This record gives sequence, structure tokens and C-alpha cells, in this order.
Amino acid sequence: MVDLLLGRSECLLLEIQLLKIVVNSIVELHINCNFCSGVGKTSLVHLIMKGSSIARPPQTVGCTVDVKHTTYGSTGSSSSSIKGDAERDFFVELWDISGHDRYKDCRSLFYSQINGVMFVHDLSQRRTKTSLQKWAAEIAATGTFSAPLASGGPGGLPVPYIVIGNKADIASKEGTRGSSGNLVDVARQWVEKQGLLPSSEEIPLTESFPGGGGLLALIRRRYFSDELPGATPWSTQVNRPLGQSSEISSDEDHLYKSSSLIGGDPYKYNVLPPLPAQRNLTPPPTLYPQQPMSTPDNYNIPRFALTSSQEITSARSKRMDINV
Ligand SMILES: Nc1nc2c(ncn2[C@@H]2O[C@H](COP(=O)(O)OP(=O)(O)OP(=O)(O)O)[C@@H](O)[C@H]2O)c(=O)[nH]1
Repeated sequence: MVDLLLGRSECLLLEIQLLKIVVNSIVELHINCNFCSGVGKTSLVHLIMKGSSIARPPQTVGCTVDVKHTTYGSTGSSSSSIKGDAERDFFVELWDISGHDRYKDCRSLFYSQINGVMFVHDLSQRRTKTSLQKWAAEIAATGTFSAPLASGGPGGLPVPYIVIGNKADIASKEGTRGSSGNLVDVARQWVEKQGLLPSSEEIPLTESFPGGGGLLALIRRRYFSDELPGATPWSTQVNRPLGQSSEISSDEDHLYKSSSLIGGDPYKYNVLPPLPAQRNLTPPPTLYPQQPMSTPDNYNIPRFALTSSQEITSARSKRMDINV
């Protein structure tokens, strides 16, 4: 039901990681899912969390937070392992934020300490894709970011992002559009057919999260400092070759095109002044050496868990469901 495009492999990767449960230091990663209403964000998050599709997703009221448990570190043969590092447990928070207009004024409350952004659009609704630039600008302008990049991506967004095209099953291969029967979809299609949609800039769709490793790549970038040589808490710059064109993209591509390259090493850092959106950011406690992360004093967003995965049972007592 949900077309993850390249994101599908990330789900499988997460499932594999869940088989390896080691009680260790626990840290968190905060990722926002955005945005347009009805494009399938909740369905996508459910698929990532549970590994199965959901028939009737509830409409998101404000914001829903899901927590995914995963482990990362040295296990010997894993390609994702970091030599010399013990396996550690991570909680990845997926903040599913409603794109509905009625939450416009309070959305920025949820743009806090963001590590990455998953933009979701509906392949059968072109407008949902072209509006992603607007969402990127909104997050960049009102959010705070964890381990921001030196240069902003689309809209000034200073963290890695990924774009996922959803509803491939109703998007016509020949360019004619199908319909999910969803009222919002039907309305959007009608508006599009009337030619009422303004043309707008689209987010570049050429790459993935750092190293193409999906959510695990964000964990690696944020917490495993041997891949962040010389990192400062304020500025990082990642330079990688351009990848093949796809529905997946990241700010790294933008950085690659807009800034001078540092040869060879995929993870190099420039010391640059913080972006406007970073000025209110408390520096992360440390990026190197690895330490268990403590919650900053100014981190007031409540923590929640609503996954039924037995792997995070131990965390349940500390968290609560949210549907703000
Ligand atoms: N045909 C089809 N329908 C889908 C797909 N993914 C989601 N849907 C349907 O699209 C509708 C909206 O899905 P949601 O997951 O609630 O979308 P959302 O982006 O979270 O919407 P809000 O909660 O309003 O922000 C639901 O009726 C889903 O069943 C898909 O891949 N294919």
C-alpha cells in the first residue's frame, strides 16, 4: 500500500536491527515527518514501526510521536558497524506532524531538536510534492536542530532530510492520475486539473540520508564521532558524490552543489556561523567521544512511546502516548 521507494529497504533494515537487543546506553534521535494532509504520513510511520500497512489510519490530531528502538555499533561483521564501538541502543522518535491548516499556528511547537526530516508526498498529487519546499522553509525558520549542518538545504533546512513518494499504486505510469477515493485526494486532483496550481520550486530529489543508510546513517552521523572527525557541535558539512536520480534526496546533495568540496573524506566539517534557525540552539553535550546522552534542561517537549514492540518494554514506564 505504501510506496517507500528506496525507503522500503530502510524498513527492512530496521527490522533486522530489532533482532539484536543489547541493553546499553540509550540515546534518542528526533526526526520529523512532514507534511501535507492525507499524503500517507501516518501510514508510512505505521509501516516503519510495525512492518505492516494500516487499513484505516486515524487522522493525525496535531502531532503523533512514535518511538522506534534500534541498536547500532560493533557486532563484528555488520557493514553498519563501527570498529571498536560496543553495540548501543537507540530510540528514534518519529514525529508525525499533521499538515492540516488548522494546526498551522501550533506546528512549530513540534519543531524541536530535530535530527532529520522525512518529507512525504503523494505521487498522484503533484501539488503535494511542490509544496515540500514551503514545509522545508517553515521548519528551517521556526525549528531548533540537533547537530545542524554548516549549510542549509532547501529552504535553509540545516539537517539531513529524505523525500518519500507515496501512493505509487494510484499514480499512473502514463501520467494520468488515479484516485484513492479519499475526499482530499479527489479535491486536489480537481484543482490540479483546472490548472489552478501555481508552479513552485521543488526539493531536489537526488540523494538519501548520509551515506544512503537511512535512519541508521543519522544515528551514525549524530553519535559515532569516528565518522565525524574534527566535528564542532555547531557546524558540519558532508560532501558526497551526486547519486542517481530518484525520489530520495538529502541536504547533502545541496551542500555538494553549493559549497567547495573537501576531497576524499565523506565527512568533513567547516566552521561557519550558525544559520538563523540555529541561533536558539543549545549545543549538543558532545559529539566525541561517545557518551550516553542526557536530556538538556531546555528540552521541554514531553517524551512518549506508543509502539507495541516488545523490545522497548523497558522504556514504556518512562514514556506515554501522545496525540496532541
Ligand atoms: N492507495 C493508497 N492509499 C494510501 C496509501 N498510503 C496511505 N493511503 C491512504 O491515504 C489516506 C491518508 O493516509 P494517512 O496516512 O492518514 O495520511 P496523513 O498524511 O497521515 O494524513 P493527516 O493525518 O491528515 O496528516 C488514508 O485513507 C490511507 O489509507 C498508499 O500507498 N496507497
